[in-house]
Amino acid sequence: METALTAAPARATTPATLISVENVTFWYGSTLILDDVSCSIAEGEFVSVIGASGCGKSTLLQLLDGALRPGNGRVVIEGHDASKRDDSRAVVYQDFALMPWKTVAENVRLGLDYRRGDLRMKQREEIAHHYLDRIGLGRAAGMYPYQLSGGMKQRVGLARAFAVQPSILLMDEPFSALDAQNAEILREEVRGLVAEERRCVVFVTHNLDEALQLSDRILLMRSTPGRLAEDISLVEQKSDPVAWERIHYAEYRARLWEFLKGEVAAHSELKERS
Ligand SMILES: Nc1ncnc2c1ncn2[C@@H]1O[C@H](COP(=O)(O)OP(=O)(O)OP(=O)(O)O)[C@@H](O)[C@H]1O
Repeated sequence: METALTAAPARATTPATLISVENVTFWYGSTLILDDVSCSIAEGEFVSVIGASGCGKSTLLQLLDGALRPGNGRVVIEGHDASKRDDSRAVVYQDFALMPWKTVAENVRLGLDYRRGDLRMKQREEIAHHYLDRIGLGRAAGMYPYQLSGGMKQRVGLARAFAVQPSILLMDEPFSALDAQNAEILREEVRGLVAEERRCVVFVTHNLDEALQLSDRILLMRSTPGRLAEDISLVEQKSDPVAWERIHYAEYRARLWEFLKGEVAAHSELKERS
């Protein structure tokens, strides 16, 4: 194919930092939502963000996307301020965000049409079809969103995001609107695609098993205001898959659950007192 289908660059010995969040504070009006959040994420990393509902996970993702700007501090993406719109990031939304009047293929091409005006239409179509085939929707290219199941719609959302071949994929609870089987199947698809193309993923989820299965790292967020409590690397534990499955998975799951339970309890106590 003539088109520029590219994986992210092969990992160097020390992976380059793609995302740098530096002392970020964010307010909605007079309400402090995120307080002094700092972290950095390297190429090829799959990082999940977990925290109680309302702690600011989606807000953080929107800051990474550049859709929101920090009150204080800065978000740097590949050396540039995150507000600079470029091809470095693509977002996968919980509610799919498809254009109902466009076909599946046109929806997948959408990001390319906006961002890759340098490519001829035929090349953009070829890239869109490559990702539709890759994600098992090749035969549905001419269908419209109303004709699709939830699982199929999210396949379109994923194909659209991968099609722009971003260095960073931002995923906001992408499987939470799907039934358990479809969610499991799509998790496997995403895991395969991310590994194949070495994309960096920042993944917001409430699902502890999803986070444990997919992630290299998990960021735990506290609430009111949102701040980072822990940055847990799973790389070493996962390097021994048998020990990971038999021993460490349950240990880490219990640790995450203790944290979340504590957060929810603290949060409801605060609400009762106010
Ligand atoms: N546009 C907005 N204007 C004012 N407040 C907002 C706005 N969007 C979100 N918030 C508030 O900011 C806080 C963080 O919201 P955010 O959606 O980032 O949390 P979250 O952790 O992603 O929540 P959930 O897990 O329920 O999706 C919440 O208290 C929310 O009510």
